[in-house]
Amino acid sequence: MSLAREASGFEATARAYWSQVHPVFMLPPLAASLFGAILARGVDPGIAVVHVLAMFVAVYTAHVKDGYIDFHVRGEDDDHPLTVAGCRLGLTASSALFAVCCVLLWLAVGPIAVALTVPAWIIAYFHAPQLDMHPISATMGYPAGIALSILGGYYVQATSLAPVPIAFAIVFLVLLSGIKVIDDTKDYDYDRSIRKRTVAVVVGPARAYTLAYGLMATGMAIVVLMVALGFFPPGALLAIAAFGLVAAIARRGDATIATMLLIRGSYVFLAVLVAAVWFEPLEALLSLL
Ligand SMILES: CC(C)=CCC/C(C)=C/CC/C(C)=C/COP(=O)(O)OP(=O)(O)O
Repeated sequence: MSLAREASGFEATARAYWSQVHPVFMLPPLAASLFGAILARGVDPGIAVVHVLAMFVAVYTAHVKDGYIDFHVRGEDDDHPLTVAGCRLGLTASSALFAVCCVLLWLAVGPIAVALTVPAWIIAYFHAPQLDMHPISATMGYPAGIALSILGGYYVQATSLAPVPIAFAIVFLVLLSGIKVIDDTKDYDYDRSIRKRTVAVVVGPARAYTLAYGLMATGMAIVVLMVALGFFPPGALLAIAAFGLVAAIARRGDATIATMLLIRGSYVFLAVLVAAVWFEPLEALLSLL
């Protein structure tokens, strides 16, 4: 039974499975889980690793299933490195590993930790062919996974939830939904030709752009509100400044350049938020005055 389409043998098979690791999409959920842990303070490294691994295999599951459906079932993609059997084995292995992580989280933390972790796999597994058929679930699936990574990463450390991680989860849900709308605008012609109902296909590229930047601005407004209410550290405003600068430049580019810039801008946004929560730089500065 061949698992890789191009060639057989251990090395070719390993390369085919490795090709389903997409760092641009897989690093953010891992960073989001760790961000949740940082928000909880007092990090247990073992539990953090189990939750990060669960998020990694959830996104891996999504990519293998999406590739399988798009190439082997729908015939939309030109190529895919895994055979049908290879996809099924990959899905079984990644889902089994996810289940092991859930058992460990149940034993180490409890059932609520699992209840906050399992939806990530559900969103991932059912992304294709179910959730990617509707503009809202196609847009919000990945951002919802990131939001769950923050909440789960926090919960497994703190064994409770609090307004701060919930607010950060909402900020990333809204912000990343905006970026995904721009990302889908880039594939407007192709998606329309295969009747894929992304937001851009449903409302048209111009309105999709307006909606996308509106969502990003809403995400930033929530951060300002949370700083004003004293829930987020004032340094979070620096994250808005950094992302706002990137978004302003992205607005001038086409959808491909804008997506590339905005994804990187969201990394910078997260990095500055981590620094703001961890070091509280503005508080340190103000205390010197
Ligand atoms: C933990 C976590 C973050 C979970 C979320 C998992 C999730 C829903 C990932 C989606 C990844 C994926 C296959 C994107 C392709 O989207 P597409 O259908 O727009 O792209 P396509 O045109 O290549 O099929």
